[in-house]
Parts: sequence; structure tokens; C-alpha cells
Amino acid sequence: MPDPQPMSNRQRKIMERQAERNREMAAAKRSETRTPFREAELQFLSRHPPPDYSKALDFRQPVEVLLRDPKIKRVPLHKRISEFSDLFGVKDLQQEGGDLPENAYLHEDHPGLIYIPAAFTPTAQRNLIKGCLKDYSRHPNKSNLDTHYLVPDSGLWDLHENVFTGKQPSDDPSIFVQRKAKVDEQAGGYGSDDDDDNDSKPDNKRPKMKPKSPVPSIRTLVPIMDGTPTVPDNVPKDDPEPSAQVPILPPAQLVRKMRWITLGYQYHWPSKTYHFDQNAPFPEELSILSKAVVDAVDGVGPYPYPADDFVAEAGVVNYYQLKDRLMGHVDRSELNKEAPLVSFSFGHSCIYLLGGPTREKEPTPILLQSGDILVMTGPCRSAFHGVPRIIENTLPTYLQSLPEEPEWDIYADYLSEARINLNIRQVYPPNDSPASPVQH
Ligand SMILES: O=C(O)CCC(=O)C(=O)O
Ligand SMILES: [Fe+2]
Repeated sequence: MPDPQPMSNRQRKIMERQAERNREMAAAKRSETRTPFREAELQFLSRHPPPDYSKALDFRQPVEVLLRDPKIKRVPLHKRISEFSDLFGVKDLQQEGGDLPENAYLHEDHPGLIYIPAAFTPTAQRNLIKGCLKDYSRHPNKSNLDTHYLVPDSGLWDLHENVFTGKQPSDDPSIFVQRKAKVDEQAGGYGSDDDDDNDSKPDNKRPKMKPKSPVPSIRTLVPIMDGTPTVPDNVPKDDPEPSAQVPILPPAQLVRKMRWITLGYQYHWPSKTYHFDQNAPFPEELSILSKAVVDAVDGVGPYPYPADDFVAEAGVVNYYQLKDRLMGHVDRSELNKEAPLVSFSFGHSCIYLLGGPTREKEPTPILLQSGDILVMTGPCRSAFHGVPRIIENTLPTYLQSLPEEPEWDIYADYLSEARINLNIRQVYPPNDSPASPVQH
């Protein structure tokens, strides 16, 4: 091999100038994407140093302190929440004490936001959490796991429960949920779990390199983009290819890989559109609950929506492990953009970033806590938002193991590292929706 020709001064200068230009371009590109929303996300994603949580707005601080912030307004609910439905835990109040809220809060920087802190009793929260983990996660509702696994119709949670309670031995082959795809002999079967990279790739924008191994993350279907539908409705919505290399895990581990399930009209994450032909029966109690919330906030904010017009047609249950996050996005797939989006939080607290119509508006970090309700109406319905951080050690004691309620143990165990969000939307304009079946 001949020695490489020594570089002339001129050549070296050209190369240095080129490298400098490349660096400048990369920096310019970075600053383009460094929007105020992104900056806030990075602050709360940071592990070292940890974020300054005191910057987050806590609607549960003493009301006189909260109202010192001139941007916050307290407004009485249209009806006391306890007048609505047992689903808030009205009946438990006699036993558990406490009270359900009579007020909601608005924020001057986020017109259309209606916040109801501490809206459920502990018992009501536990019931809804059980629903989210055991009942709503069953077919025909789809979950992220359905892409890659043959989840039984009886549900993954039931399998987990059978093992957890000793009904089935943990080495019983039938407790392992099988892959949908055939295992490629060459790949050697059991693939590695690549989900632990959440921390190192906070923005989900991975370098565009050809992956060395074809193992996809089983969380690839997280709604991470800005929520803009990408295909017209008449384009077929194919399911993503199942991978032959997702790991076979015991149910206790596989339940922690559950990232979302969809209710009612099933959502097609790759195209960010609904499957209008796949309408799973909507759980009746959730229809009642969400309508009750829309009724409670009727006329409370500047963008009223009559509760009579509200139909719960689609929903998402998001399951977060402590290191999970949901990047900034707008939910714009619904044809009805006027109806409120109702969102419930359970389990660990999180930082919820609420921005504006673009990522240029600096978001407000809000501390969402178990039992809080957030309602997005008017322009807030189309605002950027995301969950960059689940906060460790924030699980309320009433969601931890309860000596008097051993059947809660399995849920307490799951929640010890998790947050659950349940959000409900109306898809069609009022009176325009094809009759939606209700699950009894
Ligand atoms: O987890 C949350 O509170 C927000 C979830 C969300 O924004 C969504 O599902 O679109
Ligand atoms: Fe969202």
C-alpha cells in the first residue's frame, strides 16, 4: 500500500473550512429544534442533575397560596362532583371522610384548560385502576403488545394474576404469551429486550443508521410525533409487521411492557388516524364518567360544550413505567375538535408540559397527581403537551399494599413503578356519529 499523499496546506485549509461549516450547520439545525417546548422537555428528562420539581404548578397546594399566582382563577363547578355518579366514590365518602371538589381552576396562559384536583376518593381510584389493568386491557381493545404477541382474549392481566396468586405455577408453559411471528431459526429465538434505552435516547429521534439487529422495540408504537394524521382515510391501514425477536417473558414482566390500549374507535398509530370501521364497545361506566365531567365543567370555562352533545367514542389508557415518557404532541385525529378531551391520572405523579399552538410557546409544567382530572377545551384541546417525567416515590399510600385488602396486592405491586393515564375523546361531531355500541 502506498503511503497516503501528505496534505498540502491548501487542502488542509479547505478541509478545515468544510468541517467548520458542517459544525455550524449542525449547530444551526440543533438550535432550530431547540424550541421552548423542547427546552422544557430536556429539563425534565434530565437524570443528572435531577429536575427542579418546584418549578411545576401544583394545583393541590393550599388554595390561598395557589391563588397568589395572578394567572390562576378558581371557578365553581357547574354541579358538585359528588352529585354525579358513584364512580367518583361518593358512597365511600361517609366511610373515608374527606370531600369531593366543588371548584375547578383555569390558567390565563392556557385558555380552555380546566383542572379539577383530587376528584376521586381512594376507593374510586382503586376501582378505575383495576378497570384499566384488568378489564379495559382485554380484546377487542387493542394494545401495543398485540402487534407482536398472541395475547389471549382472557387478557394478559388474568395470566399475571393466576401466577401471582399461585393458581398456576410460574414454570407452566401455558403462562407464556407466544409471539405472533415465527421465530427465525438463525436469529436464535429469544431476542433481547431493547427497551432499556429510554434514558439515553430521550427524544425518540434515533440516528438514522441501519439497525445492526432487526429487533424492534415493543414500544415502537408510542404516539411520539405531533399527532398530525399522515395518510388520507381511504388508504388501507395495515398493521405493522410482528417481530420474531421480541422476548418471551413471564406475565409479571410482560404486563410492564404494556404501553397503551385503545377504547372505542381503535387508533392506528402509524398513520395517526382512527380505524372508523373498528369500533369496540365503549365501557359504560367510562361513558358515564366522562359525560359527568363534561357536565361538571359546563359553562365553567370560556369554551362551553353541552354535556348532552358529548359522546365518549374513543379513549386511550397509557401505562407508564418510571422511566417512560410521552414526547410533545397534539391530539388532532378526532373529527370533532370542539368537544373536550377528559384525562384522568392514577398512580405516580408526573410532570405534564402544557404548551400552546406551536412548540415556540413556553409550556407550563404541571404536577399531575393521582385522582386529578384535566379537561382540555377550546384552544387548549389543540395545544402541544407531553409527559417528560414520572416522579419516583410519589405513589399515594392508599394505592400501596393494604393489609385489609389482599386482592389489591397485585395492583399495588404494579403501581409501585407505574403511572396510568386514561383519556377519553369524542371523535365525531354531535349527532354525526354512527350509533356506538355500549359495553354492559
Ligand atoms: O399521560 C398523560 O397524561 C397524557 C397522555 C396523552 O397526551 C395522550 O394519550 O395523548
Ligand atoms: Fe395527548
